[in-house]
Amino acid sequence: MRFRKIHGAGNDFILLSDPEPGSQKDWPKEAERLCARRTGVGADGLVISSLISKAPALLEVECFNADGSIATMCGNALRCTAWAAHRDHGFGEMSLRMAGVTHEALVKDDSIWVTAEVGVIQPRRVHTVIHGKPTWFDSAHTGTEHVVAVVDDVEAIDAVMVGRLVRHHADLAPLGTNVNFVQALGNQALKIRTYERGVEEETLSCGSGAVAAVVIATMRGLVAPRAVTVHNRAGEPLTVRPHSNRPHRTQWVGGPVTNTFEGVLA
Ligand SMILES: N[C@H](CCC[C@H](N)C(=O)O)C(=O)O
Repeated sequence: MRFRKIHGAGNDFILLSDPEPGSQKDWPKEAERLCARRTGVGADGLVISSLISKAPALLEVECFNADGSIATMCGNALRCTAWAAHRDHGFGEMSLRMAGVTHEALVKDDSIWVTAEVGVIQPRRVHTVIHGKPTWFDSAHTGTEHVVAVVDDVEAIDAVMVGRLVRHHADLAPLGTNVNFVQALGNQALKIRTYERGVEEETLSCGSGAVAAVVIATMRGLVAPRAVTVHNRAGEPLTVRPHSNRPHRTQWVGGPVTNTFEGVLA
């Protein structure tokens, strides 16, 4: 089976486009096997896209985290899928359906944009002590579970240690959460680090996490409700901006996608 190894601002995936109907697999198990960094291809997740229709352009997208769990929303996986659909079918605009939610996608110059739906926001959802300092995390549902703490210096945080602690916090069980640490940076910019549930590691960037960070930073008055640059570990910033038709409900997240290599699975 052919695959692409592709990343959206450092968040990397194995992308299978239209796997043959006969090749139906146990995808959670395949995700675990293929995403393993030493014994597999290595990735944060496995993405399977199926073309539903060409006019209008619509694809169904499934995303499995590296541990085999389902991601109900993955902004970077959607951006990578849109890049591939542009390459394969020439689509400049399309709809991508993931976990029952339809996202808009747009290919514009070197940036690939997708929409994220913003759900429940809960200020001060969970509390913990980071390096001796009491810290609150707000939560924002952006298609999947995210919590966000605003900190003075993201570099000073042990993101894996604290991320794991909060991800397993009893107040957030049984679902758990993705964990974001955010720092305000000058005008309309944030710096972020994300610990991802399902990868159970810090990843280099996270689309839905960037959206959650901007929603919380806006609520807290750190940025204004317009385009915000979110600097990540990859050094390939994502931009988050409100959708013009429904600015309170929907955000666009955009940035680069890189197709690293293509191959055939053994
Ligand atoms: N990296 C993804 C989010 C994956 C979410 C996943 N870790 C989960 O909640 O299960 C993104 O770009 O939006």
